[in-house]
Amino acid sequence: MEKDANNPFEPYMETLRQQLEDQDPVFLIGIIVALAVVVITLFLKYFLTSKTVCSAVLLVGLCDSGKTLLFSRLLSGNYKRTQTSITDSSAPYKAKNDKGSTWTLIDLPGHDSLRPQYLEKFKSAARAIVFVVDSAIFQKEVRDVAEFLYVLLTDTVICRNTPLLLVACNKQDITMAKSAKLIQQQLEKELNTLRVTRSAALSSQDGSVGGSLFLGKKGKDFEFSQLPMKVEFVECSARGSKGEDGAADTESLELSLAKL
Ligand SMILES: Nc1nc2c(ncn2[C@@H]2O[C@H](COP(=O)(O)OP(=O)(O)OP(=O)(O)O)[C@@H](O)[C@H]2O)c(=O)[nH]1
Repeated sequence: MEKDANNPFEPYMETLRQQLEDQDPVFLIGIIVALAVVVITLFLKYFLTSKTVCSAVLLVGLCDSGKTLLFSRLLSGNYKRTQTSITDSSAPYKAKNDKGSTWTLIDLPGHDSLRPQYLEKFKSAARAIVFVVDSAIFQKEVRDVAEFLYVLLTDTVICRNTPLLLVACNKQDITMAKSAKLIQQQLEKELNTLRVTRSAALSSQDGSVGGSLFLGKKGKDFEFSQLPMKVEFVECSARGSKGEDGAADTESLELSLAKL
């Protein structure tokens, strides 16, 4: 091979060539096999993680918002006396559509000390997140509700998988309950405020720090329509207008789940 006198790397290339020629062929084969293993491992890791099937419908929300009663109503239609959940419950849920799609419905504990670990466990499997809100005491809880939503909406895994976000404005049987429209407007306002205080911490170039992203569009007031995932607000009542003996009012929620 002709040597290029102008190439500054030529002396190094020559040394490398020499060293490779001096090596035992078995050693070289070893290096090639090791490289192949690394490439195949990386390929399989990418292939398997990108093919994760999201088949879970998560019921999340603050304590006492009605997740467990909704869980029972969606699965069997039955009214059930509930207690504070300290662990997750899951069961197959058959959507009310012609395809007969079946999803795994998972009820997550609402207590703030348990929330993060359960969210971490199930978030990557979520096809839909049903965020249950107690519409009767929403005014009192708006800040806590917004803080929980903020965590979900700025999560890198959730924003990458873009599950449907269904905000279920529950307990509509109570006279004082706020409408889905009002809850949406107030949450947009509260999330806008929260974003200002939280985003001061964001520093890296892609706008992410510690696994969370910037909420919505920079320079614009926050609206749910700016999010990468589809968001729907529905009104429901897990209790129903006739209480323990009657049926729940969950049609709009089930209609949205049927479109998944
Ligand atoms: N009036 C009324 N009460 C409801 C409704 N849904 C749930 N509840 C009541 O609200 C209380 C809390 O309901 P749960 O289903 O246990 O709430 P949760 O969100 O699972 O609570 P945690 O397990 O603590 O996270 C219970 O007394 C329910 O009967 C509803 O639509 N209307």
